[in-house]
Amino acid sequence: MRIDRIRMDGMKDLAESRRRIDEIDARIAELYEERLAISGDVAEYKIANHRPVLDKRREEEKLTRLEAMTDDAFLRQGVRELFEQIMSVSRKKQYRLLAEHGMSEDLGFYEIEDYDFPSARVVYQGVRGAYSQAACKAFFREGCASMEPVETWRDAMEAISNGEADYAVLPVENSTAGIVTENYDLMMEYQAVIVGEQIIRIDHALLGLPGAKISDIRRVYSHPQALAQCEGYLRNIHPDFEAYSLKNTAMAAKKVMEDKDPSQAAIAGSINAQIYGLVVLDQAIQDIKGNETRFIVVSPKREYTSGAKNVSIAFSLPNESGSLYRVLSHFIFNGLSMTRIESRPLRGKKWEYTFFIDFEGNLREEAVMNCLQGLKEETEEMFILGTF
Ligand SMILES: C=C(O[C@@H]1C=C(C(=O)O)C=C[C@H]1O)C(=O)O
Repeated sequence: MRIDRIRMDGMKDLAESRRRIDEIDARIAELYEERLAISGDVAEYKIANHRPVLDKRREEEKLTRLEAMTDDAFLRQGVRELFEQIMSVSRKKQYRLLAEHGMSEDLGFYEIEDYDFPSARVVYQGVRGAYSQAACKAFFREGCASMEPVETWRDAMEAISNGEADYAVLPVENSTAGIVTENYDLMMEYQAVIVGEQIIRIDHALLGLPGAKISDIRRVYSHPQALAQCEGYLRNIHPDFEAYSLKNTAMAAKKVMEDKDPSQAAIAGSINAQIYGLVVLDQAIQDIKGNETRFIVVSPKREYTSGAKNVSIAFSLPNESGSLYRVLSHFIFNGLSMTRIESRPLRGKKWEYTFFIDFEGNLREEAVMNCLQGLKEETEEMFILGTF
């Protein structure tokens, strides 16, 4: 006997049940259309009276009232979820109407034809030969007015905010080690604007004095992070090397050049060989190949160009169930594709977070503006970190 033919007493016919569901859905759709149109009337009122779209109290009262219509716990939860969605779409319609009336909130960004990179003064953290300098060179490959090292990431931010420099280049993420948390925090503190990003392949090389051979080497110098990334190489291939930590990789190269001792080597980017007159004794010696770091180029000016393809934002949310889910609905509803999401603790607020999201788009696009409008109203604070 075929299972789908089983029909017990009292069981309703599938086709009949579905026909009734279709009927109900048609009624819901009709009522929904009517409801959305009235939501449009509410938007007109809000536009005329400069009222915000979101009215949390009204929404909560409505949900409570609707829940009270049934004693069944499952139904109550279902009604809440259904009406949360209905009201969320109703708000999204209102944001669109606001935008159509030119009432969108000013995001404080202005479009420019192009950046003036040739006359830009650029700063990076470290010393010459640092990976940050390689990132600068790759990003400003058409040239810039100056490219100077500063001691710390904070110094780089200070330089652009006090006008000593136009752009700072900072690492934000390594493909092996993850995000550089400090620079996310500095971005928020200084309210800097991302104008571009540059991914640099991080290949560590073993550098020695000209004429030195690998068999001469006894001591290696580098930054602890680089030594850690080459730990397997040092342990398995050169267990006889003694490793010493220095403040950065380029400094290690400088030391090897200055000491003129052929038994010393540095672990650093191969670019340091040219800078410090050394030779590459071994290439790409880090344990994980394809190691890359992403840098951002930041400016104090709230500018973007028409060619921008990414928007980077940060916002904080109340510590409530579903708050992130509700915010993300704006990306889905407006058909925007998110490329990154990170979170960092909100300073001074235990277990509350700032979220960092990158998505594809440009501030000129309607979908982007509608999404940002919703986020601006429905998050505690929202910052556009750049569009590049
Ligand atoms: C429609 C309104 O705007 C928003 C949407 C609501 C809804 O769809 O019921 C309720 C409150 C507001 O957040 C309104 O203010 O009444």
